[in-house]
Amino acid sequence: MRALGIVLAGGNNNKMRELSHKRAIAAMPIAGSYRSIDFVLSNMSNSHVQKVAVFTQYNAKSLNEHLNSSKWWDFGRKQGGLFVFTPTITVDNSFWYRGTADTMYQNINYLKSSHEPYVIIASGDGVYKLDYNKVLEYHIDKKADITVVCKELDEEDDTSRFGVIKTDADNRITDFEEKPLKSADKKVSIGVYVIRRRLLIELLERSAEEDRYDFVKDIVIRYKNVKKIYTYPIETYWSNIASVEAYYKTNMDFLDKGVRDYFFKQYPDVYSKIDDLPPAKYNQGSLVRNSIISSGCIVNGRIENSVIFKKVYIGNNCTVKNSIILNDVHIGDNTYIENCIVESRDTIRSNSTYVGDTDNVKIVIERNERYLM
Ligand SMILES: Nc1ncnc2c1ncn2[C@@H]1O[C@H](COP(=O)(O)OP(=O)(O)O[C@H]2O[C@H](CO)[C@@H](O)[C@H](O)[C@H]2O)[C@@H](O)[C@H]1O
Repeated sequence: MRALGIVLAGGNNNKMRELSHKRAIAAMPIAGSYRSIDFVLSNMSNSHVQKVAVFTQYNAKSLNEHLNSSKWWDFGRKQGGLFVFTPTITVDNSFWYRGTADTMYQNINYLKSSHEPYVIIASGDGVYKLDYNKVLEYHIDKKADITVVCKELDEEDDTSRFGVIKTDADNRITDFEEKPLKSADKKVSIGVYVIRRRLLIELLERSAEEDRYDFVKDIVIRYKNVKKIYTYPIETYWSNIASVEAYYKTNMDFLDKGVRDYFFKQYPDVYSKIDDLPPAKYNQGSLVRNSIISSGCIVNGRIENSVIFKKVYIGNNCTVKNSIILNDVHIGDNTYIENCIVESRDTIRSNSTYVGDTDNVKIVIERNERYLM
């Protein structure tokens, strides 16, 4: 195989608020039965990248559980596989990962002992489909040193969470500003890079010698006028889920037929870890409109424009509207929930009301003891 995959999945940020207390962002549940990291791993698998390293750090317990077998994404080949690296303190190194470049530098032996000529670096918090082979072919055609995949956002979209890029007519990067507070330019990096393995090793070693730890600031931006850094533009669906608003919107996007069909009807498929769960059950009196209801759910009340994850119980005379209910939640009778994200494994007492705003979604975290249904 021509390329090795690296998935950066160890980051944390305060834009996820309490949702990141329980899990890494890459392990955030998406569209009823997926985790965010499933999208990048499916892209790797569908692009025939057979050897993939996932670098985890922050709050990795549920992410590691999710990555318990390479078979879910079909990486279990003799010549490849899924490798999960968490930071380790050794005699030579007493630090956690200090940034994305440092993460790769601390695992440089893995890069050095691999044979693939190219590396595809991607993050675990993007929801998109992409054939990385096409990016690799483009990278080779352009004789690029680094290729950055980018997308033109809409006029009204906020770019402050992203790297904003300017290019010349040939798509070569002329300017790259990381997370500007305001920008008139809308071309942003989606955080996917292609680079020759030997060049990556050289740049990581040089950065480490200079105590520089961030791949974007200390490599892509620092070398933008010295190395040939190109963009590969995409026009298809892409969303980075790493803020509460983006997470909510991404899940709601899956209620749209076009988005749903794009991910789940059109080739290639998106893969995930399979749970053995019974089908959802709708009891007498339940009413469901435009919603995703996952396996193992039992519905008694009304659900509208919502995404309900696995093993959720919705009591009698409840209303759940424009909301996301994460897995294993028990909602007691006569409860009203609108514009909310209910944290997993929660128990909502009967007769409760939770209402958020469309542009300020409420995160519901109760720690009530589970009472008998
Ligand atoms: N110590 C660590 N160990 C392992 N993994 C770690 C890590 N620190 C961060 N990561 C992971 O690496 C990826 C990049 O994280 P960063 O925090 O560096 O940038 P961010 O995702 O905000 O923006 C980036 O992605 C957006 C697109 O989403 C671009 O626009 C922007 O230019 C780019 O910097 C994320 O998936 C994160 O989880």
